[in-house]
Amino acid sequence: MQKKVKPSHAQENDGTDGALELLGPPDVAGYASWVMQHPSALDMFDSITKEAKSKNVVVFLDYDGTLSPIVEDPDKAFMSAEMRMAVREVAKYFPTSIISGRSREKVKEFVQLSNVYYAGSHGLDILAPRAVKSSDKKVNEGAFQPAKLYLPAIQEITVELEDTIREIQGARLEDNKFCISVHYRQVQPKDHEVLKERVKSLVVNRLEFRLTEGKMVLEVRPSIEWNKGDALNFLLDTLGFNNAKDVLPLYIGDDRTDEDAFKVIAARRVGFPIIVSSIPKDTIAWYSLRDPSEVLAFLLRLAKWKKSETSLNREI
Ligand SMILES: O=P(O)(O)OC[C@H]1O[C@H](O[C@H]2O[C@H](CO)[C@@H](O)[C@H](O)[C@H]2O)[C@H](O)[C@@H](O)[C@@H]1O
Repeated sequence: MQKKVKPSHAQENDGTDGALELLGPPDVAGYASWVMQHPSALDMFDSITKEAKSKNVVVFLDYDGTLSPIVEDPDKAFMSAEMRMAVREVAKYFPTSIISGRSREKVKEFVQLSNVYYAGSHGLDILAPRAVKSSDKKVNEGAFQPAKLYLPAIQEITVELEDTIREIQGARLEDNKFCISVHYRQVQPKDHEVLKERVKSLVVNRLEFRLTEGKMVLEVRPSIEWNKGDALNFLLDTLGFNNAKDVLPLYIGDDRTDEDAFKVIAARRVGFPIIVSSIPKDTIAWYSLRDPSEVLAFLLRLAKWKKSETSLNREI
């Protein structure tokens, strides 16, 4: 599907911080009209596959809120066995990468699949596919880590962040290697602003860092120009697809940092940027899925479609 790129309001706060998603449709006002702007990828499945026929679909998946449901405890955001099987199936037929805000090691531990590529820390840590053509030799020598020089500074700011949030009950840090998440899902609502203010004032004084916001989480990351969209381009490139005309990147994600990847696909004007949301929200994505259970249904259908296409082609 070719679409006009609409202005992104992706960084605006939707005011829900993910909390309202628990309500789910049809209780959420405005969902029906929002979904007309961002049609369900399940309803659009036939037109998606019609476009994908005889093209190279390359799949990119976010982790939290996409492959696993949002839960209180970030250490318990497990992926279901069904979802794992679906991703494994998809990866049999399409090059598949998972691009997460988590550390690469952590997301691999959750996903436990060997036929997908992993990018952690919002794309700041990519284990590039082996045996791919690339002009840059370094790419094939191990992980691509453009913020490696920041590691000592990240250790320093982690200590400062620990100090800053110590007295705020329920606040917790998560070490995502090249970024640090400050979680406040388990903090009393009355303390949310205090926490945000403290973290913001600490980061504002450190030019090496910038702050992004996710679902009840602040993400402290190196202030280099690199995001999930760059990671998508990098992976397309190392997989040998970036200059190919018949490539359709498909990206499924639920959070604000995923908007950077949607933006890259929107700029290419071909592909499938799919937002996971059960509430209306500002997004540049063209399609939607309500929640991880719909992601599961979509992935299973995608793999099944490609399998039947492949066997049909063999018979001809
Ligand atoms: O890019 P992602 O893979 O979506 O990572 C974004 C953040 O995801 C995780 O936090 C979110 O999920 C948690 C578990 O469901 C939830 O408790 C938290 O409130 C959400 O923000 C992860 O723990 C963070 O480090 C990532 O930044």
